[in-house]
Amino acid sequence: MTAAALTSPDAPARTVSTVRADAAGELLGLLPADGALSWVRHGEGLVGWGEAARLEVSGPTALADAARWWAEYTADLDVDDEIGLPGSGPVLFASIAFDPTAGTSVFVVPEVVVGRRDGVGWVTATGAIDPRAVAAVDLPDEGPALRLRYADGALDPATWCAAVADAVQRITAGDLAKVVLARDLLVSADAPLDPRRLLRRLADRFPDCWTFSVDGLLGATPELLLRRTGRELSARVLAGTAPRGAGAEDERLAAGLIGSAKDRAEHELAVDSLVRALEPYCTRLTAPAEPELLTLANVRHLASDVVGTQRRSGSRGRAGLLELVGAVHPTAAVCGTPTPDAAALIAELEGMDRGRYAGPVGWLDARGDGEFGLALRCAELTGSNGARLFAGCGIVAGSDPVAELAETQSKFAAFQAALEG
Ligand SMILES: C=C(O[C@H]1C=CC=C(C(=O)O)[C@@H]1O)C(=O)O
Repeated sequence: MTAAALTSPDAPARTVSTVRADAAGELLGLLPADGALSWVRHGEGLVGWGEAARLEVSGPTALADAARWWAEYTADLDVDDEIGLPGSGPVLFASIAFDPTAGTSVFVVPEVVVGRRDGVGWVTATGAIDPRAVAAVDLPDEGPALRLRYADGALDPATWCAAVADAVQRITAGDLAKVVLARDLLVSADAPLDPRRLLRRLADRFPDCWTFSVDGLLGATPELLLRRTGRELSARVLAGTAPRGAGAEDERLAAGLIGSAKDRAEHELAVDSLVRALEPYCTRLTAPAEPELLTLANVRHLASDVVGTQRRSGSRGRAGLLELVGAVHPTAAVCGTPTPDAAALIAELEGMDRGRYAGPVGWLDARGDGEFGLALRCAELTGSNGARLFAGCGIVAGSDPVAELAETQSKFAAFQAALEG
């Protein structure tokens, strides 16, 4: 493992207890101000805090190293789990770099995890912490709205549009079929940003998205890269976006999206990339013939839910969730087609380091069950008062740079609304 740093307490707590706790309260309302970990949708999922262990890793074997580290860590634990559901017992939160070979991926084992699934609630605590003593935390009063100052990130809008135009030319010339180009937006506030408030606002506004937080990367993603429950695998692939409008205009935009040959081509490439990567691991894998519309507060997407069953035997049958995530990432929803050409064009044109934006984010447990989304509609907190927001768009032959810029603005609006309250 290159550039790896493993930290864990001098005497790691080796006892992990999960107890039933249906009345623990709203998951995001339990989080402390520091070290908030979350993966919540429709009020269910997992939140965590504290660090029983942590791994930061990068390099060509980053995900394999992390999988080995987690297997060794959990093999040593004394677990008492009265729930036995995906997400109960020991849990690892993860935020993986867009390019795990070059960027740093972060893995955190929380000291406390509170979970809810199909109405069943639980608390998992490590070491001497009493799982029955976990209680909701009162958020301090809101105070006045933050004053926010925005600044261009790596590229100003005109330069980014020129990069999109360049990408369209390369696609038209036949160099590649699709590339996803992203941009960043910097924000500084006149007072500290409270991640708990941001997470609650994101969850309120985007209940159909997964509200995530790992090591200062926060967002509400509509895209599920991969879920594993036993041998059952599922994913929600998104690509192809239209803005929302008012009244009849909104319906016109929805009809335009579902009927758009350009967006459907962009979507098909994303679905194909996932299916091609996952197929060798599956005995059965199905993707819908037609995408559906996913309607969010700020945008609408073309969406396809893909489901499969992992093989029972052979090396691919034994593959753990991190191996599967490594096999499917990056799909053409965040990189492009063919993948190596798109990745090279991103490096050439974007002019920024994506860090963990557009990388897999989520959790896994000691059984190998877990959920990973793509870290989209998100921001990385920078210091106490700042954040770096990210948004990207799939570029294909028919893409118009100005429309793509507007799409990034609609996507930034998800996090901006959480900042603005
Ligand atoms: C790369 C992003 O979105 C991807 C996911 C959904 C729709 C997309 C699109 O229509 O371009 C992108 O492929 C982003 O939000 O930063």
